Amino acid sequence: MQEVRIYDTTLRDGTQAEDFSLSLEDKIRIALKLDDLGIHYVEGGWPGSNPKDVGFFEEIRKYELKQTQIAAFGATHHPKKTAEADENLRALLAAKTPVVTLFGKSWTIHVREALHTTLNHNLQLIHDSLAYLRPHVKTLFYDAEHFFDGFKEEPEYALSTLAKALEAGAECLILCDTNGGNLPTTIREIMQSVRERFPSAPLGIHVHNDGDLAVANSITAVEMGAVQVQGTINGVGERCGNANLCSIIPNLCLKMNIPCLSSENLKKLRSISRFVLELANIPPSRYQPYVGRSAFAHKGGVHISAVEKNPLTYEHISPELVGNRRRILVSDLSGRATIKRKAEDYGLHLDKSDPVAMQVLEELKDLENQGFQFEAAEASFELLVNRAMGKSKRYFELVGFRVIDQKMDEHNEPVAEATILVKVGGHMEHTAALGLGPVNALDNALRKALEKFYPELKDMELSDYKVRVLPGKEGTAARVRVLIESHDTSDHWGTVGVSHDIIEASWQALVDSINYKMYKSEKHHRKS
Ligand SMILES: CC(=O)SCCNC(=O)CCNC(=O)[C@H](O)C(C)(C)COP(=O)(O)OP(=O)(O)OC[C@H]1O[C@@H](n2cnc3c(N)ncnc32)[C@H](O)[C@@H]1OP(=O)(O)O
Ligand SMILES: CC(=O)C(=O)O
Repeated sequence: MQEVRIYDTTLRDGTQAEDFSLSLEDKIRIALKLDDLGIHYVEGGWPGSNPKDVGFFEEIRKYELKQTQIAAFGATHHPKKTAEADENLRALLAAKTPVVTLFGKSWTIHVREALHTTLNHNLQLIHDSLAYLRPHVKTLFYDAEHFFDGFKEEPEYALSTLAKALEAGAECLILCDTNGGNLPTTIREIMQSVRERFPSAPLGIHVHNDGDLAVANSITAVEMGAVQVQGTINGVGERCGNANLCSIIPNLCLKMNIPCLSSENLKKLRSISRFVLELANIPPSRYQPYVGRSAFAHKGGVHISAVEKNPLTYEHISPELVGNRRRILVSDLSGRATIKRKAEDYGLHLDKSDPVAMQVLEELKDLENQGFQFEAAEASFELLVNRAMGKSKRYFELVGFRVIDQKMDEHNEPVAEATILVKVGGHMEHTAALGLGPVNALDNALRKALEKFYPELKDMELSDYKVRVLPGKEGTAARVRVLIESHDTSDHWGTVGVSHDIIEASWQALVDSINYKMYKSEKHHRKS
């Protein structure tokens, strides 16, 4: 079986992405996670570039890595210097890594216009730089920058750069689609020519995603015999990114039967994808294949009904294999199978043929038609199912509220104040509170009224509040949908409200949120 080694460049090429930067501490933490994941090589940075990368190589030496070898990255020596006098090459050696990866030019326009030198001199740069490093480095890789574009322009020249790299001791020739614009057919044809010229040289692949084909091109290269695949976690990288290892790795392991990671480690893929984004402060894309939140989320009623019978009907792999999970979404595209399944998730038994299932489905579709949306507001839906099954409890009743938003002059912010009258059991409770805006004032007043009866509300907070104007022609009289996300020490939940009146829509979502918290606490107490 073909052995493929994974080379991660999140810490180097990944950080060339716009808005993706990592501190030295972040880089160390990611390198340790990649080691834990079982990645074979981790490129830590370019030591000739900046002090952070130099610091990374100093720091990572203090750790005993289990599975990963750290690589330092750099260019062939400057055309106006010798290898011995080149600071970049010296910095590479000073990084003291087991692996050094050097990139050199393959494309004649790059040699002439970017390097400003002759084709022969470039061949010498490649040879001399690698030969200088060779005696001091355990493993030496050569990244042939722009190899595919260079080959298309002048095949013989591109091949001669590889010959120089091999002659100087490079152990793997990594063919790069640096501009990321080639098609899998081109990758296939050119790799075939390289293979014919260098039958026994180990080949690798490093591609960018400008044609949205980086994963396909990497897979094609493996089909053509590549034994090393370079890429980044979540595909971050220069311009449109690098080849996404979060897709390549499961494709290799699960579709091509090339076990580049153990199946135990494969289950960590989703969590490492999240971890890297979290450190870089980038929101995850829910639609990312394999690891995204929606990668195994089923919404269409037909899909859900079939997936309930056999997940293979609408899933290409089992989500647990990559540490993900199946999700069933409720919406106006649902059928009774969805209602049954959701009720089960909530610990309730509801047959598909039970008239209540039909009633919930009709209510759901009617509410969605009015503008409600339950995909991000499942707590509201759970309360709805409980109500329909006659299992809901009223924790309080509203007698009335009033919200005043008073702006005293042009220069000062308005002051919001809410008063509220609620009935809890036999007690009438009347409170008032100020807030940063009318919804906050209402929230404060309601909590003030309820907390003495339900102290557990103190550990609940609203974490997000979103208002969406629903399509229509009413201008400021349009209906709005309010989505509230709340959390306590153990959970997050979403609730929804819809009205022409933004305060009323917020009130509905707020009340659901508080009711859900109370209902959840009771459920918890019943269990324990
Ligand atoms: C395909 C890739 O992703 S390669 C990696 C790209 N990553 C980066 O560039 C990030 C790190 N880079 C840096 O920190 C800086 O660019 C440095 C420290 C490497 C160089 O900085 P400077 O010396 O100020 O040069 P500058 O960035 O302006 O230009 C790059 C120089 O490298 C030269 N160069 C580019 N590729 C090569 C190569 N393969 N071999 C030798 N020299 C090269 C260019 O010709 C240019 O030289 P010039 O200044 O004589 O024109
Ligand atoms: C080496 C590299 O990063 C590239 O060619 O894209």
